[in-house]
Order: sequence, then C-alpha cells, then structure tokens
Amino acid sequence: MLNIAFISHDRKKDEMVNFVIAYEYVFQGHTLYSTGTTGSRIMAATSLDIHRFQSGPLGGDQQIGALVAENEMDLIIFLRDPLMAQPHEPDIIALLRLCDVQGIPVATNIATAELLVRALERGDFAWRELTDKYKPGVDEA
Ligand SMILES: O=C(CO)COP(=O)(O)O
Repeated sequence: MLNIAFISHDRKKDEMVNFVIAYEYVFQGHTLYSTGTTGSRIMAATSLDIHRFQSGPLGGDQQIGALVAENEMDLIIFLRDPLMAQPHEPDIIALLRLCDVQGIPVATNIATAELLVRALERGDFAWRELTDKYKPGVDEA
C-alpha cells in the first residue's frame, strides 16, 4: 500500500476528476491524500476515501510537503495550471523542490500522470514499499 497525493489547480480540476475516475481501480487500496478542494471534487465523483489537507492557498501544499520531507509520500499527481499565477506560488515551488530532494515521483501534467499510473498498476512502484534504507534520500546531506 502506497501513499499517493492528488493536487490540482482550479482549471485542472475537471481533468483530475476524470483521470481519477478512469483509474479508480488502481488507486483504491492505497492510502490517498489531497489538498482540500481537489479531494472534495474527487470524493464526490468516486467512492475513494481521501485524507484532505487544507486548500492549497491555505497551506495544503505545505502539509503534503511535510510528508514528502519525511519520505512518507510515494507518488504525487499535481496537475498545475501553467497559465495562471497562483498566490501561493512559493509553496508550490517548495513542494516540488522537496520531491526532488527525496526523489519522489511527481506528475505535473496529465501525460506524465498517465504514465505513472500505468507504472503503478504494473507494480513498478514496489521499490517504494521496501524499507527506508532502500529509499533514495538525503543521507549524503
Ligand atoms: O492550490 C492548490 C495546489 O497548489 C490546490 O488546492 P485545492 O485542491 O484546495 O484547490
């Protein structure tokens, strides 16, 4: 069972909901997290149970980032809006930076999300379920 987070900006929420509906059978059985509104939208459209953090502008990206910092998050689907400025841009950058620090797979557009969910379905993420000492991290820091 992996820890997976869903995050989407407003103009990407329909895309996110349709994506999760299509792959609900893959996501069920994992532990799911989201920012506030994204999670509400997904739960209204699926039977998935999702732990919702704050809405992004209120700190949700940072709450998910805290789990990433602990290397507790295994996969993030973050459908960003590349054409609209966000008031919490620093939080978004910080979350993506932490994903790079820890080596966490993160999809920021639907094409990458499709590839990662198919990899998840195929079992390619099994390495994330191994003990901490096999996870890439910041041990050299
Ligand atoms: O703003 C977000 C991510 O940066 C998403 O927050 P919501 O899911 O609450 O809309």
